[in-house]
Amino acid sequence: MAEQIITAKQAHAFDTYTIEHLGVPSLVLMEHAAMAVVTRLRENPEFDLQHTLVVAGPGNNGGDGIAVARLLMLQHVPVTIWLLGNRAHLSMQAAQQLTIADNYGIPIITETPVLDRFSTIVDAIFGVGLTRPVTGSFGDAVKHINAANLPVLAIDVPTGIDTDTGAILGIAIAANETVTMSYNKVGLTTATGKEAAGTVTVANIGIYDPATLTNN
Ligand SMILES: NC(=O)C1=CN([C@@H]2O[C@H](COP(=O)(O)OP(=O)(O)OC[C@H]3O[C@@H](n4cnc5c(N)ncnc54)[C@H](O)[C@@H]3O)[C@@H](O)[C@H]2O)[C@@H](O)CC1
Ligand SMILES: [K+]
Repeated sequence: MAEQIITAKQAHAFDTYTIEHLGVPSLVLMEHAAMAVVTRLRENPEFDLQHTLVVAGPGNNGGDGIAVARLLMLQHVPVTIWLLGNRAHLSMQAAQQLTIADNYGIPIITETPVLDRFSTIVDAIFGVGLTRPVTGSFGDAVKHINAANLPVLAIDVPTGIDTDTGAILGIAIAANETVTMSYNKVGLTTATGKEAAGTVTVANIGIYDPATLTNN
């Protein structure tokens, strides 16, 4: 069967279906997403895990990234979280992940760091929830990351890439690999999206298109 490639709207609809109808808690999906990312960080030799910087945005993409930081820390892999945006405006799951990370004592910074002390960057700024051009402090962070020339793993969609068209909305992360959740995304198959994404790995984290479930 041909690979199913989906839009942002479908990604949200399938997430909602999996959470509300299949009953898989959102945080469980997030944990699976984070585990898939850690697996690729360890498998892909481009990623040097001497000191990983997870750059987290305010939504669930950021939540995935914060969970990645926790899993790395539990594996004794040095990791720091760079939190972008206002802490008071995090999604519920991102806020929960941040509280847990804080409780584990994972370093969380909010100021722009010097990047030469890091060896790999995880882009968890925006995923399929990107709705407008990346500007302001988010745009500055993307510029700073791209200028560092470090290996980057993007979670779900590289920040700044339109999930549906692959167009760059303002500025986009240039990743070595993108681990995208459950289904490939249309935007990652177009020229600009492909270039920003690097190698695309589809991780099956249990999110389902209801049309593909035969026993339901
Ligand atoms: N539990 C879940 O629902 C799951 C979520 N997942 C992850 O969650 C992501 C989707 O999460 P969200 O829907 O929260 O979306 P995002 O985390 O992509 O971003 C949404 C947030 O960013 C803001 N935003 C959008 N564009 C902006 C811009 N240009 N400048 C400033 N703020 C901007 C929105 O207002 C919203 O607060 C996926 O890409 C995936 O990584 C996956 O882990 C699967 C499970
Ligand atoms: K991302």
